[in-house]
Amino acid sequence: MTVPAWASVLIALGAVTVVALSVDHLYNRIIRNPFEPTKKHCFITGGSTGLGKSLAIELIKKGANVTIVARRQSELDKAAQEIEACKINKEQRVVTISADMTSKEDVIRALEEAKVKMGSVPEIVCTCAGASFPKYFCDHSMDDFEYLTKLNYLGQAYVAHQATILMRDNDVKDGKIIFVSSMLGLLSFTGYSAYSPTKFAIRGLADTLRNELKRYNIDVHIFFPGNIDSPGYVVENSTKPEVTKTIEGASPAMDPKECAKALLSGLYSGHYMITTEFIGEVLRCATRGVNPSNNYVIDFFLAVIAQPVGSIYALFMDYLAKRAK
Ligand SMILES: NC(=O)C1=CN([C@@H]2O[C@H](COP(=O)(O)OP(=O)(O)OC[C@H]3O[C@@H](n4cnc5c(N)ncnc54)[C@H](OP(=O)(O)O)[C@@H]3O)[C@@H](O)[C@H]2O)C=CC1
Ligand SMILES: CCCCCCCCCCCCCCCC(=O)[C@@H](N)CO
Repeated sequence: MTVPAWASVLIALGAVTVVALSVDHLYNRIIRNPFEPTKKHCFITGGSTGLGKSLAIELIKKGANVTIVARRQSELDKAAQEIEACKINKEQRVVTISADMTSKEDVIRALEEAKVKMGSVPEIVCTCAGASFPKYFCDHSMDDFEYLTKLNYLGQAYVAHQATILMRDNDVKDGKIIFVSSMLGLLSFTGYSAYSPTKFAIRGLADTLRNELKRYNIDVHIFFPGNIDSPGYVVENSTKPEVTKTIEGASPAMDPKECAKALLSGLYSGHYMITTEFIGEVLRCATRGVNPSNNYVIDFFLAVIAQPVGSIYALFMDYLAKRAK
């Protein structure tokens, strides 16, 4: 029996896909350190509201010990109560630390205080503290650029730096550092001139450390969520130009709990770049650069799809921007 040419091509493509998927799966299995937060010390900046608080709750449900950091002690206390209520055993600990992530001294103190209060060095660090107030470029003050760079970029860089030193000096066996960027660290448009560059900067730092921190067996991850229905989102919407809202309409605001779950699911899968939704996945694949794929075959096809879709979306954004009041 002779097999028609088109069937041979299909069979060959299918075989290549199966082999590629299997190799990808096996490679991931062998190469990656598992994510296992039970009994670990998780240190979360911006842990009193929004995504940070939801992440703390999801981690405590997995049996972790959690330190949350933010400026306002009143919000930290409220969050700590909520987090405590989700403990799965009574040995678990919740620690709060009031500190400002834009201050180097506060960052150093926060990590030292976490070590002393919890009795162990942070092993899983998530740098979630951040803010956004979108405006037209000319409506921003120069101070806005400085403040957002200090909080959204330096605030995460300082914490990662100090945490790495602590993990290295205390022989932490399989540390994790999780940076929080945004879909606006993968693309940008009207309204985000002060915010988006800080989230792109985080990507530059995370890409560097993903590679460099292998020498300490520390795994680095970066999270690119779309809109999150958090207290911060309410604040940002009060200054956000209408055109910005229209362009980002493609990403409906997600519940912080669902967002935290998406992050955890990516961490359990060992993914470096983690997103929350399909558009985020397409953007990730379009801009992955020289980083590991999450799934070689799917990532390849999404990267191809991203080309025409991206060009069309750019036309749409430019059409709106030109008419913006
Ligand atoms: N909301 C969204 O649509 C999106 C958000 N993101 C990113 O996710 C992260 C969380 O956002 P979201 O859930 O909206 O956050 P929220 O605005 O709800 O919460 C921000 C948290 O950070 C703390 N914080 C703010 N400034 C500082 C500071 N200087 N030092 C220490 N802590 C600080 C706040 O507490 P306090 O004020 O008491 O210090 C609070 O705990 C941010 O990095 C944000 O950029 C990414 C994509 C979308
Ligand atoms: C490959 C081509 C695909 C094109 C689709 C583009 C869709 C755009 C959606 C943008 C969503 C922006 C979320 C902002 C989140 C954030 O960080 C802010 N809330 C903070 O202020």
